[in-house]
Amino acid sequence: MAVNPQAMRSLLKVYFIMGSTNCCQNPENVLQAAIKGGITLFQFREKGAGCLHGKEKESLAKKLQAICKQSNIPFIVNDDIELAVKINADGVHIGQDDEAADVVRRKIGSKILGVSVHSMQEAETAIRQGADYIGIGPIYPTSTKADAKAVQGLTFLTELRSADIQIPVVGIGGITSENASPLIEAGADGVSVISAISQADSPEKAAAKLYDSVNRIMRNAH
Ligand SMILES: Cc1ncc(COP(=O)(O)OP(=O)(O)O)c(N)n1
Ligand SMILES: Cc1ncsc1CCOP(=O)(O)O
Ligand SMILES: [Mg+2]
Repeated sequence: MAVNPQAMRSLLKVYFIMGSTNCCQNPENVLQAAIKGGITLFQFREKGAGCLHGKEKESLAKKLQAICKQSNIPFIVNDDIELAVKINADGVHIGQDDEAADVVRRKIGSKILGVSVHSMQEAETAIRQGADYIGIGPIYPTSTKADAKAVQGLTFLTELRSADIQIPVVGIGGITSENASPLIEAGADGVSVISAISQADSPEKAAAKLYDSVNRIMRNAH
C-alpha cells in the first residue's frame, strides 16, 4: 500500500474510466466536462476494437493526463505499466489477467495500485501484494466490457465487508446515478463508470448527478 487509505477512499467516490472508443465526442472534451461535473479520479483505459496503439495511444494519454493535472485529478493507466511509468502517471489499474500485483508494485514504487478481484482469495492476495484499492464487479450487467465476468450484484461486496476487510473498494459495471445507492450502502467507497458519463448527452451533468447521489447516500449510510 502506498497511499493513505482515507485519502484513497475520497478519490474513489466518482471514478471515471474512459478511452477513445468509449466516446461519441472528442475524448478531451468529455474528460473536461466530467471534471467540471465533479469526478474524483480518472483511469485511461484504451482498449477494445478500434483502440489506439503506440505513439497515438501515448499522445492521447499525455493530453488527458495534462487535463487531469490542471484540476488535480489523479491520472491512472489501465493495464499498460510501461506507459504509466514512461509518462509518470499517478497510478495503474490491473486485473487478474494482467501482471501480478507484487511485480507491478515493484515497477511503480509509490504510485497508486488498483487491482480487480472477484473472490476473497483474490482480495487477500491483492492486499498482501500491495494494492491501494480493489475494484469489484460487474455489479450490474454491462455492455462495455465484452469479456466481463458474471454479474455478481452485491454478494461479494457484502461478504468482503462482513469479513471486516477494510481496504478501499470501488464497484464497477452498469452503474448509474439511479442504481448506485445499494452499492454504497453495502460498503463501497465509490463507483467507477464508463458509459454513464462517456455516453451521456451531457457528461458534465451525468458526472454531477453521480457525485451528488454518492455523497447523499454516504451521508445517510456511513
Ligand atoms: C476500477 C476498475 N475496476 C475494475 C476494472 C477491470 O479491470 P480488468 O479486470 O483488468 O479488466 P480491463 O479493464 O483491463 O478490461 C477496471 N479497469 N477498473
Ligand atoms: C472495465 C469493466 N470491468 C468490469 S465491468 C467493466 C465495464 C464498465 O463499464 P460501464 O460503466 O459502461 O458498465
Ligand atoms: Mg486489465
